[in-house]
Amino acid sequence: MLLLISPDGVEEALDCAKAAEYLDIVDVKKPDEGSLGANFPWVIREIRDAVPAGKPVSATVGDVPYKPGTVAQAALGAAVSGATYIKVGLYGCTTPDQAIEVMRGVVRAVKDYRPDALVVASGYADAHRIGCVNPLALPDIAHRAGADAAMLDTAIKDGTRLFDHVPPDACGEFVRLAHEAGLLAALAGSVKAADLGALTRIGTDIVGVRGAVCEGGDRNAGRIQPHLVAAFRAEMDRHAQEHAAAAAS
Ligand SMILES: O=C[C@H](O)COP(=O)(O)O
Repeated sequence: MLLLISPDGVEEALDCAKAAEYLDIVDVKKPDEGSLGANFPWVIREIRDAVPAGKPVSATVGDVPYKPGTVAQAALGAAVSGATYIKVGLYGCTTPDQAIEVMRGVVRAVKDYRPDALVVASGYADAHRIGCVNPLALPDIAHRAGADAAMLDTAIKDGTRLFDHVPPDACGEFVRLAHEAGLLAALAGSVKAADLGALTRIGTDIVGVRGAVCEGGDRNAGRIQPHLVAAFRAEMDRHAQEHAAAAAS
């Protein structure tokens, strides 16, 4: 399982760089603009320059509206700025057809510019609270649009977590559907170390985290702490080893 960490700007990205050996992907977002809030192109560029070259930079395009042209253009902006994972939060899409239309535009815009970039279609575990597409529809949406990964996060960061809205077995079904479609499965949403056993067991490819590696567990007031990133990675490794040992026995 890969560890994706979301700093909110250049300063926190420098802290991520200090913990680079413990993480896999640095994810640029602007939390004060929403769960998948988009940051400025120059921030993506600065963060790309600040983290080791071997670590991919991801960027969120935002909690986007159903405006395929606008979103495609924004996604290209993230790719031009140096991100190689382009994440789109399908906030304003109320049907799978709308979501597929948005994601097809993103895939074309990004891959025409950079064929090796990975496009991530993200839905929300708490979709029922905001009226967007069902979380379990994401793998099919991502697949039909030609994206590389299906993801879930939570839209409303009020302390409720991924598993409060999509229990582990349903997340397992999400992962199974993604894998069946040849996609990576990414899960996030106030994930804590205690969730890592279940996330490992169901075969999650990427876990996205912010709050759990901020001081006090506070994604807004707290700052990302390199030692918390290291501790989170240690827990991931422990679960991976236990899971491998159980599978081998
Ligand atoms: O993509 C990952 C998100 O930023 C997760 O943030 P969170 O762990 O604070 O919910």
